[in-house]
Amino acid sequence: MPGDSEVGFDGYYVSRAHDDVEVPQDLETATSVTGGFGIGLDELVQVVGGVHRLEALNQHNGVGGLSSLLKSDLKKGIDRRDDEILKRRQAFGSNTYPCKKGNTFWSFLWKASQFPPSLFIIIAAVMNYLLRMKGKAIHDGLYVEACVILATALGIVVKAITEFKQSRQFKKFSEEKRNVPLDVIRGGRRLSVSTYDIVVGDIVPLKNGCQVPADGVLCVANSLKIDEQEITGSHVTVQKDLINDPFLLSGSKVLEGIGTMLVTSVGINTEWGLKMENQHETDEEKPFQVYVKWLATSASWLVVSFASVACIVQLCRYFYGQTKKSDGTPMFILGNTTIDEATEFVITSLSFGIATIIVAVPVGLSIAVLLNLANTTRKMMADNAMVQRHSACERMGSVTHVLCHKTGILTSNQMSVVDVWAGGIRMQDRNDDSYDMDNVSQLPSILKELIVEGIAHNTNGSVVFETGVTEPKLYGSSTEQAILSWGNKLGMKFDEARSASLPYPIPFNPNKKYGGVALQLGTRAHVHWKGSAKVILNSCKWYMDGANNRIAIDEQKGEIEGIIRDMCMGGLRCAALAYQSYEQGSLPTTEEERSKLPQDLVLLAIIGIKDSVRPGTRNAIQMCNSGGVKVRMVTEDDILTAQAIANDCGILEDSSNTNIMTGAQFRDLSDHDREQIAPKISVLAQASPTDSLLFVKTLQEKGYVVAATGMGIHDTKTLRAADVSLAMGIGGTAAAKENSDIIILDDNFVTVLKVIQWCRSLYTNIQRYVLFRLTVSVSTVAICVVEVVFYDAFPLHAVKLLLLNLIIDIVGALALAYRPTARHLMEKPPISIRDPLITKAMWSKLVIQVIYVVQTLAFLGSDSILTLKHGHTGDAEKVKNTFKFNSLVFCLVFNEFEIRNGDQIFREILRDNMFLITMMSTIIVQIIAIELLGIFNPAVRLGLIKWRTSILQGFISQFATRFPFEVFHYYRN
Ligand SMILES: Nc1ncnc2c1ncn2[C@@H]1O[C@H](COP(=O)(O)OP(=O)(O)OP(=O)(O)O)[C@@H](O)[C@H]1O
Ligand SMILES: [Ca+2]
Repeated sequence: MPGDSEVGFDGYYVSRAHDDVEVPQDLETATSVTGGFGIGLDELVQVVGGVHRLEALNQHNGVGGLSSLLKSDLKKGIDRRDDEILKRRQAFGSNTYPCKKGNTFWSFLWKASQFPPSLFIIIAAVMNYLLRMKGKAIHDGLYVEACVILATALGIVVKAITEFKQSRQFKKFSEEKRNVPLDVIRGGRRLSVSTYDIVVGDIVPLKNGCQVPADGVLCVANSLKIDEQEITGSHVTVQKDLINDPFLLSGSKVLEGIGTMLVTSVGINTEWGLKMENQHETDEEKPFQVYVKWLATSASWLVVSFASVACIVQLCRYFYGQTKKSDGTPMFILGNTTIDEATEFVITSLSFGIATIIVAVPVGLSIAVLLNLANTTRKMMADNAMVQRHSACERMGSVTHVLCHKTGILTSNQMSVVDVWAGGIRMQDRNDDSYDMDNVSQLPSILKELIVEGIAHNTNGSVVFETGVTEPKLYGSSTEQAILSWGNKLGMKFDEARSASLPYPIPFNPNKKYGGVALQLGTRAHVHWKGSAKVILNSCKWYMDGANNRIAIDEQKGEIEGIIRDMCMGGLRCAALAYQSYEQGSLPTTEEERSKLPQDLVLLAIIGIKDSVRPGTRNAIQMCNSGGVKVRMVTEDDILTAQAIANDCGILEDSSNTNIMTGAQFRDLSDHDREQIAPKISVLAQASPTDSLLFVKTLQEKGYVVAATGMGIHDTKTLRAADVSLAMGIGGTAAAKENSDIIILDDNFVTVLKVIQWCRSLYTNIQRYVLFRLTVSVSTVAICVVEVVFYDAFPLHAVKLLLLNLIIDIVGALALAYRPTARHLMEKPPISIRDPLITKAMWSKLVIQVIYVVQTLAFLGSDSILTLKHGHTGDAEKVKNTFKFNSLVFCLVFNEFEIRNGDQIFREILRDNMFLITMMSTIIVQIIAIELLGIFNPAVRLGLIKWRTSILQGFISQFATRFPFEVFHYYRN
């Protein structure tokens, strides 16, 4: 029975028996209900109630009976492929896990409302309202404070919604991440199902690096080492076997060896499920958030203190009689001025201070950062990159080195055998060659039989012929599939070929790069080996020639090595098959002896497996190079293969091998030499996970920012050490994914490039918004202070005007957040990690812009510009203030253009719809507000000339901030 040997029921054993303990009640029930199959397994499990109960049962005798019971049930199950059975098994629950409890919307709202700048504004608005109640000094409509509060509240809600949505999206991502396809055995057939669809009673093969998908009990185990840290918290690796510790917990990881488990409980009924149910999501610190929060809060305090100083100065002046009416007499004369008049002035002054605070406090900062981040992660998801830790986005923009595995990232992971040497014959997949791969008849019969025997048994993959389909379905790793597919070409009938009983397998050891299997063939036994060609060849004493003779390898060894070299230089992964025959009873007995490669093997074949470079990789690597990001290949594969692939994808520009090294060479260098050499190495081949860890650390010590990719369970240390860790979504193990910041869902290097681009653009977007918002704040405060101190006026007196600024605030955030990535971002070196978010250049831009705005507005205040013939009379003051305000708005709008534009070409702005829309709407709102609605003051209309002047002032401001920089750059170059 094929399924039988596959899952290895012969080794099936659940627990030991203790004679001295009584049979528990429910076990008796279990045994009694177990008539035929169908009821058997299901009810049994129900009675047993998951691993915990099984464990308890394990302590009792009679459990030996359980094992044989299960065994016979399962055997019967192989014959009965009932949907009924599946349905009943499904009744035990689905394998979906409750995620960590997410925070509710209200908790996000509560958190968002505690943002100090928002509080400042709300307090200011309330105070303004109270002042209004007190006196009639503020004649503006009542809706002003309401609007300010509403807008601020809206900001808080937007922030809470964004964070809430992000947390929900993150939960969805985590669920998707767990949803990996898995091979299981159900009803005797091998199926590929999602982890979520596993049911109680499924048999799940476990291999190196995979995550245990549900709670269960071992049926077969071979040097199985498990990491249960996630569940028990202990760092100790546990050795699982059938006798002492056959229980597996969902969520633990297979570190080594192979095994097969029977699922006993799923989803919420598992240990892991219970644990998750009681856990709360932890808040992750978002990138830039800390800095921006600090910035916004300190800016707010500064604004408040400046506004207070301005108020105090104004009040002092007033009470000392320095403030004059338009006719030149002091406004305040002690004894003459009524209390009402004085209060009115005080209230106006205070409300001016409050207005300044409302404009200048940068509430929008943290909202903008959040929107940017949410938007970027969404776009990245669409580009197949799933961000797990947001803080990585901040570092990714600064990455200088990307350490990249070869197989599956740079290459397509679509493997096929294209070159074979066997029995002195070389067969290649070249059309012009008579020794074609398809021409299998050239192989001598005995050799072919041995090869087929080796391929069929010595694999953890399988070939399944489904009814009605001619092409068989292949399971296993890509390498295994390629070899199995070649076996099919040789005429291997997988199920038939696997007839021999297998005394023991030797699981493939990725570090030693070989694995094997022993098979009993009547009185003789064969041990088949398979592994990296060099390793296997070194242990071969013989080879099979073209006439089925076993010949000493000595003279041939050099030639075979030449063939391996030739294959490797062609970029092929090179594997070898070998075997050894044993007399009856002479098989090694201890595990240690078994797993050691004997030194007198018979070489059967050398296999060259092609795995070509993914299309687009070369281009992406070139773009990384131009962006100052160096791509380094770190691979476990042969140095020659690595070199060929590196040449193919453009990591090695010329074929000189000065910057290529093996892991061992790198390891053996002195610390000093290693530091000198590390930045120059392009390819590190034959590198173990510890070598790549060393590589990452050495680069980091030199001050580089390193991103590393990871697949296997052994890559986790490297991933943790790297500044940004990238796990592969398809080829990656659960352990690698859990320890990564970003998951590359399609395993494609092109996606890595996209991630870099997105993160760089995120950084510049945030930089730009911060610059814009600070310019608004500082300009407003500066104008207020200057006007009060030099002109003794209330320039931005009307709170209504300030309301508009709040709109600019939000609009500005939108305008700068929703931007497409720009190609030019990859033409610049990475952002230095030591640079502050606001660079010196930005500070100077800010100062220049503020000086420009202040002097412009002061200049606009002069009577000649306003064409006032008789000094300030009637509405003149109001016209002047509206005019100034209008000019300020246009300066800011153009400033936003300038900031958005940065060093980009104007053409790109025209493609940025969001930006154009927001900018246009700001201008339109401004026109409507002033001219049509006249909400600021019905009497105040600016007229064409003043509008033109305002716009011109704004337009000039672009050049004003730009010009000094152009000059600076001109002289520097
Ligand atoms: N299943 C296998 N059977 C036989 N040989 C294998 C198998 N897997 C790997 N090898 C051998 O080990 C070599 C290295 O493979 P390995 O998977 O360790 O590195 P890689 O995947 O090519 O590199 P990377 O570290 O970039 O992923 C292969 O060229 C092959 O000779
Ligand atoms: Ca690998």
